[in-house]
Amino acid sequence: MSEAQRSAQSIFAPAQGLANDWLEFFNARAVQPAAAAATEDDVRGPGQLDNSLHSVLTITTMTLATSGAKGAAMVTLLLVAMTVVCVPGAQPRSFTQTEIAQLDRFVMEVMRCARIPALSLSLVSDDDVVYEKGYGTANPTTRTPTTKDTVFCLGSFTQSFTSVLLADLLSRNENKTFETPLRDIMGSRIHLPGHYRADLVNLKDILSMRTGLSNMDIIATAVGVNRYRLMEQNLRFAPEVTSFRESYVFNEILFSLVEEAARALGGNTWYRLLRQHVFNRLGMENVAFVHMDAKENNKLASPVHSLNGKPVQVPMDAYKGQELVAAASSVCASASDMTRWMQFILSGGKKDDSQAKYSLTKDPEHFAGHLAPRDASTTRREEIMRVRRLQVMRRDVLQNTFQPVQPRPRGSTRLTGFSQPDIQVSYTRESNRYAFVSQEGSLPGYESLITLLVDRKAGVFTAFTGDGGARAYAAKTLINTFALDMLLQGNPWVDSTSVCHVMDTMTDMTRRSEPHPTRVSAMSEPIRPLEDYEGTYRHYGYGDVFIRRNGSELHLEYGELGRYILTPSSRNDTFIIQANSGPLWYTTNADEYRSKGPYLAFFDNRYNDPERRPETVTIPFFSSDIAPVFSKHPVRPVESEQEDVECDACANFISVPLILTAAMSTMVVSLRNHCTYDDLKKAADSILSKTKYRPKIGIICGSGLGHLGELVEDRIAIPYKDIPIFPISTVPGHEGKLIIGTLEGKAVVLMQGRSHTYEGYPTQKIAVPVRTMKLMGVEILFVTNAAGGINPGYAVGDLMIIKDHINIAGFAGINPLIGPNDDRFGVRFPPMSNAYDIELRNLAKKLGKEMGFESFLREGVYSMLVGPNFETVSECLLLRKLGSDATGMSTVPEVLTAKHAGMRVFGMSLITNKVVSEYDSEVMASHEEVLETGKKRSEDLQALVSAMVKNLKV
Ligand SMILES: O=P(O)(O)O[C@H]1O[C@H](CO)[C@@H](O)[C@H]1O
Ligand SMILES: Nc1nc2[nH]cnc2c(=O)[nH]1
Repeated sequence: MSEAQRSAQSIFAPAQGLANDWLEFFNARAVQPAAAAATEDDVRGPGQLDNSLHSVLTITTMTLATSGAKGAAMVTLLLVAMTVVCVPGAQPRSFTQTEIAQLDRFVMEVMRCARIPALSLSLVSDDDVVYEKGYGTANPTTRTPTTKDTVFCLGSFTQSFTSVLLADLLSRNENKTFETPLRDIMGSRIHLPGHYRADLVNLKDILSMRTGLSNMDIIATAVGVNRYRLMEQNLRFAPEVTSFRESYVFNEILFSLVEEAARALGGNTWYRLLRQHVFNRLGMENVAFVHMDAKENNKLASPVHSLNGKPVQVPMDAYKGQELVAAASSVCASASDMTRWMQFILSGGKKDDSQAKYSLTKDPEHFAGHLAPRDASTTRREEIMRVRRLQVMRRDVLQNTFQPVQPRPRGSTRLTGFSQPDIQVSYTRESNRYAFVSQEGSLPGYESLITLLVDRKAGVFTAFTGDGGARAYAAKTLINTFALDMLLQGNPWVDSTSVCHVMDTMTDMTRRSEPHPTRVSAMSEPIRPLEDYEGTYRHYGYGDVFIRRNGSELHLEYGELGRYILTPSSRNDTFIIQANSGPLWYTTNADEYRSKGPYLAFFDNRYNDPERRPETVTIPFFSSDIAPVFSKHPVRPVESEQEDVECDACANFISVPLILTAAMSTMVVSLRNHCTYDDLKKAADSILSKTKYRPKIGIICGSGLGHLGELVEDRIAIPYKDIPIFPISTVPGHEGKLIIGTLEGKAVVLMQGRSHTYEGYPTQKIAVPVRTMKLMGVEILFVTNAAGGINPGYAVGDLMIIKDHINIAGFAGINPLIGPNDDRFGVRFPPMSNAYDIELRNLAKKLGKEMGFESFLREGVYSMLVGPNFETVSECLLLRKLGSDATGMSTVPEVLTAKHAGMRVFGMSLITNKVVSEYDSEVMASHEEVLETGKKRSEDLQALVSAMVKNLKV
């Protein structure tokens, strides 16, 4: 057993129960006879089909985009003369039992040859559901049979849903269209390479994939980039394949921007909006999201693919990187859901249904937008040329698509397509053809395809588990054409006795026509010592890859994708690369991807001189149109640990304690307590007299984060000005209201906004609301704030669980506990080593993980300076040296007061901006930026705090 196989066994622990090979796996468990046998009731007549139909559908050369976690490989399939012959003069009628048996036999034979464990199918005609059925075993462990309600993850299909959502959101918005620049919708900084791109890019450009940028979706899986970092940093280094709006270039990562735009237009997260505006309205009940709730969905078909020839269950971890490309590829649905979707699309987006009323087409122009056309022509090059000439939303294309179309004249080579981004409509070359729309999707372990005969108002959806690649494509295409042909009363050209052979032919042809980057064969010796290749190689868009020598082997590491072993090849400085271990290594090492023959090349591109060390490395197997070139970088950067920083000012510091002592010499000590125990008690009682609730949980909301107060139910709001001892907030983003009510069923008191020392209040005054809460009975205090990211590994939009703080202000004598100690609150010398409750921090981490926040959830040290100015560059560098991950102007006084009074504390910072740590940087911090980031990420912060409150046992 190879090392890879051994790791496969341990990594795929849930798959231990699986049979030894696909055949056994399949025979023993997958296709069980009539797992969900159709009854006469399942089968309805095909409705108003054209009964004079006598069609020959020839799919000739066809370009399709495959996508999903494996990325956007353009695969050209040469499918010769695959002909669907339909019987002339046929009448609409229901399927007979014999026909059902014929279809079932066909599907099961395809499943056997393509090694498909679970498959669902849905066939519609006009408003009729002709056939819905599940085959095989959805979950080999529980042996759950597949049904029409079994859920399959659909990959790229998600883009259609997102487009329809946007069509709907825009149709409700007077001022915005698909052509409004994204910057005017999102109001945020979008950095993209190339002239004008960032200024002009609009929704249409992204949905129809016309930005000309290479897809970098691998970074979502591999290096856990979050949305803010993507927008701020990675995207600006996206390789340019073509100029802006010049052609179609498959790109899923940019859907992250679409998701943000949906949020800006709809005021809620893309997930919620999609459910609310699309799925609920269409009655799509089984929908789940692959990286979020799919794993809890007991209808989910277990994803399976093969590794070293063996079937293995794909762990749900494989999909965690989907967060960033969620709007492009995360939706999972059942055949019964897709029945509704097909009916919706076939009705042109207007449909009245007994169960759901929906009309997304207030303005047809808007609906047209989601169907931004592109050419589905014979070759990608031609396609590119045509797209350049096409109007993105050409009405006639749309009309042709959604109105019955006349057959194309014989010999016409016109293939008209439209895309959102890859729904295709093709008019084929022979006579008596009809237009079809198809869209496919795939993710590791899942495949799906919809084929719609638009002018016949008929459609079929197929989804299954198992390997992707050419064979899966052949399988789904054959099932869909067979089913449609039966639906159209045809006499299918292929049957269950010939289908496996046809599938073999199609697969072989694809393999032969697939471009192979470079054929290289393994060699035993590289041309230079292995040390010459070692190092950190950096691409500012893709991140870092690390190449290390390990004995006689060379290893490459790239984020979560794990470690790869490099084997020297017959070409100088070129290695064959094979995934070997690491969290997600199997996602690039599954059999279906390996057939692509990944290789990797090192260059000293200046001279190709064997004496020189290679300076760059190219990794063509990444799913992009342009293989990224990583350049050698001197140091391996540390993500969460602190780097040693270059700091001009720091160099002059004799020692940190010395400056702090110097600072203390300026301290101003106030010996006065700003409120007596009695004042505070009176305030607490007065507040309690206004509400029936007795909160044990207190929450303080930082700059721009007060919206949490809106989630408090049955609430009263008391302006701080009406609580005489409270300091009044004077800063924008701090409402200045005390809210009392329930959050997730728990009584809470919440401060919508706080006061700061820099507003002119003595720090003891900042302690007043906390002590008042204590006297109201609060035991647990949640403190949130907006903070500047000091840790270079942090990105704007990250949420940082506060692990500890550094009270820089305290070093200068600013501490709310200074003054006479009132023992009724706490002891004179309170310990502060456990300021931030470990159990609460663990709860936040657990819930954050469950909520899919891992990629932007951090834990670190907060430092407080008094402000109100933001830090100088040297101060930032100093704070970094001191071990601070984020800095702000609040929180610490509140935490000290709460801990002194025996409360448990949970603190969280939203990284609203990155501190400026380069002396010649032109970037400047601003409170506007702080508030804007707060607006964007505050929902996630609210969701996490709410979930914590829900889980607390108080
Ligand atoms: O700490 P909060 O109140 O969230 O606010 C932070 O944001 C403000 C600066 O933009 C400062 O008040 C700083 O402390
Ligand atoms: N001190 C400080 N406070 C902040 N609050 C939000 N951002 C910042 C920052 O960069 N520095």
